[in-house]
Amino acid sequence: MSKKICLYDTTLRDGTQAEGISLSVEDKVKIAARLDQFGIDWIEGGWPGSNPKDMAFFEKMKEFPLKQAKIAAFGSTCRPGVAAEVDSNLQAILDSGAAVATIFGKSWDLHVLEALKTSLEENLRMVRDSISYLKQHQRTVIFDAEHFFDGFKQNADYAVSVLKAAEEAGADWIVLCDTNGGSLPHEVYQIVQTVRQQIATPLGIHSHNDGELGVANALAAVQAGAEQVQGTINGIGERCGNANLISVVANLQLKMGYSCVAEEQLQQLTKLSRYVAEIANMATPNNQPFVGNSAFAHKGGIHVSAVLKDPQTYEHIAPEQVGNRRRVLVSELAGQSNLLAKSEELQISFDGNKQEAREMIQQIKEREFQGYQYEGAEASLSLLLLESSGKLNPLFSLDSFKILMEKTAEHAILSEATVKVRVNGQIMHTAAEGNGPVNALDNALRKALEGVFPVLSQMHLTDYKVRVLDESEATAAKVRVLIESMRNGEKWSTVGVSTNVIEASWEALVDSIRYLLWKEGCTPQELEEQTEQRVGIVNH
Ligand SMILES: CC(=O)SCCNC(=O)CCNC(=O)[C@H](O)C(C)(C)COP(=O)(O)OP(=O)(O)OC[C@H]1O[C@@H](n2cnc3c(N)ncnc32)[C@H](O)[C@@H]1OP(=O)(O)O
Ligand SMILES: CC(=O)C(=O)O
Repeated sequence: MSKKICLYDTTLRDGTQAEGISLSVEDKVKIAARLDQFGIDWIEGGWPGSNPKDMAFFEKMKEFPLKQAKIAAFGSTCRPGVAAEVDSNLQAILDSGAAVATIFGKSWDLHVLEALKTSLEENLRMVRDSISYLKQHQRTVIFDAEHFFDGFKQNADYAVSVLKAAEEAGADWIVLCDTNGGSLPHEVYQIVQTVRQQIATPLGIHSHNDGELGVANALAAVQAGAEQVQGTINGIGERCGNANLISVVANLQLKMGYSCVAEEQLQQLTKLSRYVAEIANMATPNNQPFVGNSAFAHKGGIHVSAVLKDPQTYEHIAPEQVGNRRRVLVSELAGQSNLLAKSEELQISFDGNKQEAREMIQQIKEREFQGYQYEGAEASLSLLLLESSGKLNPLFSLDSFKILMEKTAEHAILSEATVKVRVNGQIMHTAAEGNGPVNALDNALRKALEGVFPVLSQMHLTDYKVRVLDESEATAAKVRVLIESMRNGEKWSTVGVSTNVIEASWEALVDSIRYLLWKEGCTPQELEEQTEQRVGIVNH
């Protein structure tokens, strides 16, 4: 049986020390429930002595008993010259009601002398008394030896004497912290091994990511004997963040043969990462290992050709093991393999042969040279494939559009668009206002088409991005517009390119509508019936 490594999540405490992250009590409760479901062993809820919100979280958690995880309250040792029994911070930890108390204490002499401005002996007393006091109150005590690795490098005897004080006072776990995040994996490995020979209490690791080694250092510590890893979901935390528990769990379990969570939970890793990112209102990088959108996205033609033969050729694990999925991108770097795989993924029966696929790829490369980008606009790519294989019915076409804008001293700027589109031989002529020219154009186009295609009333635009393609051309530069649309929770993206931003937007808007109509299977025959009825209604 593989050895169990315990997971200690500090997203709700160290994670909220990240710049730009602030979680409400309700957010914290939701994340705690999800971490519990995933199989995290300890969830550090916050610092009760720090602020009312953290205290409220511990109160709230009394109403939401977790299935298996334990909630830990965090704080420091007592202050210099203050007895543990009267220290307000320790009292707040006890008042939180959490069964687990995690306290950090100084283990680097520099910090004792310069930050605490006290003696080395008094610091040992603070560690000893604080832990004994919490143990007297039947708490499980986790001692975080702050700055342990830097302290050990400077004064190993003192750093270890702090751990011994914690052990003698009854700490249940001793966690070695790379607080400044500057240690290297081989240093962490050697130091943890040395400590292992002198301390019997189970060890943990808490590493920061300042040298981009938070995960590597956590893994090195485990190899050297640590049995608990502290970290945060998506690696959020003070400065450059903490060890990313997402990558820690995946590596420990899939690469190193340790056991952290049940296998079926591991398949929830991608969802967990995205859930926490959503609640924390943070954008996760596409290239985030294991769970990122691009973690198993293949772009180069050589890669795709090989992956289709055997995924191991360019994938270190199967994406499904962590709940992610393989994606094939089509771009100027693609070969015919990308195109054939993509058409299969998009469920478009592109029944051309290899030569036709190569010609199609040349067409895509030419359009990318003009400024189009299809890897971010798969709906436009689908339309291109359908069109070139003669499977796309031209359900409507543009006769003309006009846009007027008016700004007066009294009123905000107003945009009005008029469009003439031809649907089944009939001209639909409509006008609509909007809060900007693209919005007005979108409204007018839908007004013209919704009567014939009622499904369009259910779609809306969710994102609009403009990129200037060659800034040196100034106003004559081309722009690329990417539009994201949504219907019933399903999203799709389209692209338009022109030297005129309105024309590029029109192209992307039209594609977004054409894509939905194709998905809905609207055919010219249905269209004929619908337009006849509509003309009937109009003539009545
Ligand atoms: C490594 C880590 O990430 S530890 C966690 C860091 N997280 C936070 O700091 C977030 C929460 N912090 C807070 O809300 C506030 O800083 C509080 C409530 C804890 C303290 O606030 P204040 O009393 O105003 O003190 P302030 O924040 O200015 O300074 C921290 C004090 O703690 C002392 N301190 C630092 N580490 C320890 C320790 N391990 N044990 C005891 N005291 C400590 C410092 O010496 C300093 O004391 P001083 O004011 O006598 O110089
Ligand atoms: C305890 C902690 O957060 C640290 O040492 O980084």
